[in-house]
This record gives sequence, structure tokens and C-alpha cells, in this order.
Amino acid sequence: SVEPENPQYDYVIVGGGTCGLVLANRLSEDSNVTVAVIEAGGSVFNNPAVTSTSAFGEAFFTDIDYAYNSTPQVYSDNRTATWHSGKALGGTSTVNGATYIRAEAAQIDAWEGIGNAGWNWSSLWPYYKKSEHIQPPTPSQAAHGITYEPSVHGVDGPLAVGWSIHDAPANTTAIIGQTWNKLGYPTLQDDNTGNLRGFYVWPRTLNRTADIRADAARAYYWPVSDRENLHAYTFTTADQLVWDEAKPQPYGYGSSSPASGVRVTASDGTKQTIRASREVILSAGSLRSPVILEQSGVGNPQILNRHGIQPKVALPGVGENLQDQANQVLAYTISLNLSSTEWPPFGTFATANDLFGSNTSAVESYVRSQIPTYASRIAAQANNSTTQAIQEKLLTLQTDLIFTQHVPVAEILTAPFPSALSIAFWDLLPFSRGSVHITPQFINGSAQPAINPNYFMIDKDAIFQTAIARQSRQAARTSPLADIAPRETAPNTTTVPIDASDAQWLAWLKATYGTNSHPLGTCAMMARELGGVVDPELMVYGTRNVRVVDASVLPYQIDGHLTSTLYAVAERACDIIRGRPLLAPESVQL
Ligand SMILES: Cc1cc2nc3c(=O)[nH]c(=O)nc-3n(C[C@H](O)[C@H](O)[C@H](O)COP(=O)(O)OP(=O)(O)OC[C@H]3O[C@@H](n4cnc5c(N)ncnc54)[C@H](O)[C@@H]3O)c2cc1C
Repeated sequence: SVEPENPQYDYVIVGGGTCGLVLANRLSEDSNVTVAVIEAGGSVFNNPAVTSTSAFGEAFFTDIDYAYNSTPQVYSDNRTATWHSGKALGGTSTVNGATYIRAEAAQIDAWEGIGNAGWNWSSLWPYYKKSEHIQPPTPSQAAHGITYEPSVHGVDGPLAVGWSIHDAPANTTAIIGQTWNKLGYPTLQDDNTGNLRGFYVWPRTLNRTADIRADAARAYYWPVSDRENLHAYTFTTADQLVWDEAKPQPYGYGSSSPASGVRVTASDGTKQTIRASREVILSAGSLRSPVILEQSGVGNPQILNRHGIQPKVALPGVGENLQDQANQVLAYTISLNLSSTEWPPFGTFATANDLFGSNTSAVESYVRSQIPTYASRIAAQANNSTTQAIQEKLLTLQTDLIFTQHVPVAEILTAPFPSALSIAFWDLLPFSRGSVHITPQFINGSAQPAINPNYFMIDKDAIFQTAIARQSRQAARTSPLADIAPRETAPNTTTVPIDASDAQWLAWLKATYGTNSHPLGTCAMMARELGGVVDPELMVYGTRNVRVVDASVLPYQIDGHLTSTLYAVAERACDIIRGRPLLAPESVQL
């Protein structure tokens, strides 16, 4: 079909990914409004690397994966890390591990304290449920040790959540669960209650009956794709926002005229402007939404001026505050004959007390004493976008969550495969901060943006990662797991001896980490004076009709995995945008 030149819609959504398609669906529920989605990728509806529930990793480095590279990491041997990221309708939900685990309640409650009135666990809770429909464990899965708590799940949302028909054999659930119980971790009835400490067999975003991945497109887009008021521009890249210069800047200096649309490039190189009569909403993900803002003149004037971009809104937090977790894997031979073809869904969440035991207060004292140093180090690398005092406030909040509220700090996945056992783990709440920004090469289309997570910049992260590695190894050396995993092959006890020092562990950790693929924080929802980019209504400060709704708005790392929380945030954002009454907060009673 022939597109009208410079077509106009009420809402233009940039990025048809995990959050973008929630917006596309909910905003177009109102047949009186028109909605456009601009998506750089295409449909993966029939792509087996996406649809198969056993294909994790098969889409990596294909044409639906951006496969971003970080800059050389100066605090860890100058290695670069590869960040997979979906380029398709459905975004990263089409290539991810599909794990469905919500955040820890106290972390979401803490959002309110940094300028986000109305955002807390109780107010997000009904939106977690609104997005989900749970498929209870089958009798056979229940016999394999899978449990759940019906009252905490949604029953009629678009997103299918459940356990795969290829679930791991019964004996491994018992072996792994008993091992973690022996180490003091309870087995949870359900890990989606907001209290994560313990061992659990987690559900995934999949349709069990059809045995197919439930990505954002399958859940939110395809069921409504024939709506006449919804149009997806696929294989189309958004370059920058267009401002209506004829209209006044509402807030004087440092604010913009309204955005009137988005300049896009189609796959054949044709450029056009898709006009927005109400709003432009960026949902291009943590690594792209901030650079689209920068290309549109919203960001740190020092950076914009360096690239010859006229600043429209001075917002130094754009692209800063990037946080990701470092992921590591211990490997063992296995003496069981397993037939499972799945990634076995066994997770353990550990608190600082679990990791440090009687040494916890000493670790807490050390971390608290170092906050000024950590804060000054973060401020020094942040392009003059923040101060030591601001970072001290933000790090103190995180420290309180860890040591006062006892939120889990480690996620450990114990995964028996037919040929090996792996134990993957990560520090959930790193203090290191980095950035993503435009470069001349990115602007001329020849390279990716500059992505620098600064892994291990802060020694707290090294201390925690080392303790988590030790705890993971201890699990492998505890029966009954020790009986089926007789020999460690990575790192092995020669490289990292059983009584290895912190320095020996750290050398191995820095040489082998990979990204955990959970980047966030680069358009943080936070008070503007703290470096925030969007307000509690997800509106970009200094603009009047540009919002961001994607992982970049999460202000700091959370427990669990991101999509469950992102679907909930996007659902709540839709009610905000539509001006509808928000769902009533609910407290979780168990
Ligand atoms: C390997 C991997 C495994 C993961 N495993 C899990 C897991 O098991 N469970 C979990 O909950 N989370 C997991 N995550 C994290 C989670 O999938 C992401 O955090 C989440 O999907 C991000 O959603 P988003 O809406 O922010 O961005 P995305 O879903 O990435 O959507 C952004 C969209 O914007 C498009 N886009 C970008 N730039 C432009 C542009 N200029 N013009 C037009 N379109 C553009 C992209 O193509 C993409 O479709 C994983 C992530 C990865 C990479």
C-alpha cells in the first residue's frame, strides 16, 4: 500500500519492543485515537529461533540481534562485552531467556523516595497482574516439584506465563532444592510475591499448550494488529524527533517546543516525518532511547555541542546512570543421564547475610565508609552530569536496601544439562555506573553508540561477586548436588584453588564475566535535580509531549528479571497517558 506523505497519528511510538507493543495495544483500544509504531526490525512470528521454547541463544548474532559491543572495560582487563538485543516486533522479548520473575517489593517502594510519587509496590502490583495470564502447573509438573500461589498471578492478561512441557526431570528438582535447603535457603511456594529470598522453579513467558514463546508481539500486537487505528512501520528506523518551532517553549529556557513528529528512514533509505498530534513515546530500549533524545537536542549540552547538535533541553542525565550486572558461570561434569532439552529453571536468591554470614556487619561498615569515595568516582566519569552529593544519596539508598531491608543481592541459577552442570550467577545490585552516548560514527550511521557500563569500577561489586562465586561453588560441593557434579571444569581448582584468596577469585572473575543483558537507568525516572530524565508520568523533563517507556526509565537495578516489571510499568504508563483512573493499589497478603 502507498503511505501518505508525512502521515499523522495521535501517538507515535518509537520502538515496537517489549514496552512499545504494550503501548500500541492499550492506546489503540480507544478507537478514537490513532497510533503508529516505528520499528527497526520486522515480524518474527514464524522465526523458529524465536518461537521455540528450547532455542535460547539461537537468535544471537542473526539479523534480529543488534549484538552491541561495549567499549573496552578499563576496570576489567580492557575486555569488551557483547550485549544481545532484539531487533524485531517484540524487541528483546523475542530473544531473551523468557524467565518471568518480578522484582523485590522494597526496591519498587524505594522509587517513591527519589521523586516518583505514586510509584511503589502496591501501586505496581495490579499492573503485574493485569499483564499476565498464568497457566497453573500440570499435575505432572506439580509432581516434579513445581508450585505456585494462585492469588499473586493474573488470570486474563495478554501475556502467557507458565512452565514448559519440557520441564526438567523430577529428580533434579529434588537434588538441587535439597542442596540449597541444606545451605539455609527455603524453598518458596512462589517467587513472584515480591519476596525472593530462597530457592524456586521459575515460570517463563510461554504458551505451554502451543509450546511457543510468548513475546511482546505475540502477547500484545498480533491479537490486535488488524485494528484500523493502529499502524506498524516495520524495517523503519527513527532518527530524531521533530520539534514544532512555531509553538512556544512552555517553560522558558531549557525547555522545548512540542514535538510534532519523528524523522524516520525506511530500509530503502527513504526519509519521511511521521507526525504526532498528541505525543511521541520513546520505547527504543536502554541503549537507544537516550541516543535518540541526544540526536534530537535533549541531553547534556556539553555532549550535544561537541557533536554540533543545538541543545533544545539541557538534561545532563540523558544516557548516564547505565547499570548492568556481570554474569559468570561455574561448570561441572555431571554423572546423571538427563533428557531435558530446556534451560532448567532453578533459581536461588541470596541476601548479604547469606553471603557474608557473621562478617556481614563488617562488610556493611566498609561499604558505608566508602560511599563518598564511590560517589566521587561515579561523578568523575559522568561528563559533569552529576555530583558526589547526589551519588552519595543514591548509593545510600541502595546500601539501605541491601543491609537494612535485606533485599536479595545475588541470583544463582543451578542448571543441570545432559552433558554438564552450570551454575550461573550475578550481583543483582551493582554500584558501578556508566553511560551510553552518541558518537560521530553513530550519527553518520557507521557504528553503534558508545556503551560503557564500567563493570567492576566500584570495589563493592568485586567484593559481592567474589562472595557469590564462593557461595555458588559451595553449593556444587554440597550433597546431594555434589554427588552428581563430581568435577569442576571452570574455573577448576588449579586456576582458583578451593581456599583461593579474594585476589585469585577476582582475577578469574574479571577475565571471564559477560553481560547479564539487563541494561537500564539511562533515562531514569527520578527527580530532575538528582539527574532524572523523566518525571513520574514518564514525561521527559522540559518537554510537554515526549515520554519514555522502556527499561531505560528504571532508576536502578532490581531483583528478578526485567520483563515482568517492564510489562507492569508499561501497563501503568498507558493508564497515565490515557488519563484514566489508575488501578487501585493492592497490598499483597499471603
Ligand atoms: C540475552 C538476553 C536474555 C534476557 N533474558 C531475560 C529473561 O529471561 N527474562 C526477562 O524478564 N528479561 C530478560 N532479558 C531482559 C529483557 O528482555 C529486556 O530488558 C527487555 O526486553 C527490554 O525491553 P525494552 O522495551 O526496554 O526494549 P526492547 O524490547 O529491546 O525494545 C526496543 C525496540 O526498539 C527498536 N528500536 C531501537 N532503536 C530504534 C530506532 N532508532 N528506530 C526504530 N526502532 C528502534 C528495537 O528494534 C526494539 O524492537 C534478557 C535480555 C537479553 C538481551
